[in-house]
Amino acid sequence: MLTRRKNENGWTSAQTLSEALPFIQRYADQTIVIKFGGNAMGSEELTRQFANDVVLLRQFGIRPVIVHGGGPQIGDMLGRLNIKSEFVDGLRVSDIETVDVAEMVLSGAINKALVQAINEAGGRAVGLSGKDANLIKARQLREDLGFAGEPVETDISVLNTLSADGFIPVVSPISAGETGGSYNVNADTAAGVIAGALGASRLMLLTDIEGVKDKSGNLLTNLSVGDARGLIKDGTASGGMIPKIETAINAVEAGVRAVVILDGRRAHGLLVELFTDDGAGTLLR
Ligand SMILES: Nc1ncnc2c1ncn2[C@@H]1O[C@H](COP(=O)(O)OP(=O)(O)O)[C@@H](O)[C@H]1O
Ligand SMILES: CC(=O)N[C@@H](CCC(=O)OP(=O)(O)O)C(=O)O
Repeated sequence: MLTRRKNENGWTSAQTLSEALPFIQRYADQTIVIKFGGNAMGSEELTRQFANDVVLLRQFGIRPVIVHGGGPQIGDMLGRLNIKSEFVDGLRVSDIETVDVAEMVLSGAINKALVQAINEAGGRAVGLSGKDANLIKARQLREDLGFAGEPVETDISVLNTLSADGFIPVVSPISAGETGGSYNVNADTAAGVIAGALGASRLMLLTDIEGVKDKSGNLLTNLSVGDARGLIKDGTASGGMIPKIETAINAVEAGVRAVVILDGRRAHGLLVELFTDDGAGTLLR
């Protein structure tokens, strides 16, 4: 038999919901691009909670577009195949074998797992990669990085079509070369160009740290574009944080209203950031 609990939790939840109304109204019909990093998708439970939150956004009339990474998962597969891998300035040096493995892992297993998780949560997710409908064309970024690509052209019409019909696009960053082949585009970079082209109101970069930290390890809650450039220049931001901050700067300059770098390992960070007065992570605008 169903029992009805009598305690204060229900009332607190109802108050939280009620206080969310102005935020829900603010974001209705807006596009929000969410980058789900390979580290953030560390466990099945986290992925399940992420999928639930995304479906909730869609239910509120927001248009979420998901771009996923999978760096650690590519690393695992390369290890199993005895292929050595290294990063320069946060980007994977990608020879032909590496880009093949990256495509298999990102556009295959990870993309479909995320699509399935969102659909199991009640959404209608559609998986695609930068190659589908010419979403992203890429070229070589630097000779020493091989097939690590930089986006040169985007066509976001497929995303608009899917979002308008209530679907949730889930994008792998692997992109088509201008003259054929595949390029391994960093997932932050892909999310940034997509957010810029869509004129998204928010770009949320979910990662494995609370946000951007200063030299002493304190969380920086607000950054201007100028501050962000300074962090790269003086070495405060290193490794994977470099493409993340560069992405954030480019997105703001392309017209995205704000970029948030937040912890994907903590459940419901997206909801805290969007629907409460308490921001999560670092806001850059
Ligand atoms: N100033 C900084 N603030 C926060 N993290 C930083 C900073 N500089 C470097 N990092 C590193 O960047 C990492 C996030 O980048 P990355 O590992 O590529 O994440 P993801 O896989 O989510 O894209 C953090 O875990 C941290 O080790
Ligand atoms: C060129 C480059 O570095 N590509 C990345 C693509 C995946 C990615 O960005 O995943 P995360 O967001 O989980 O780090 C890579 O090969 O790891």
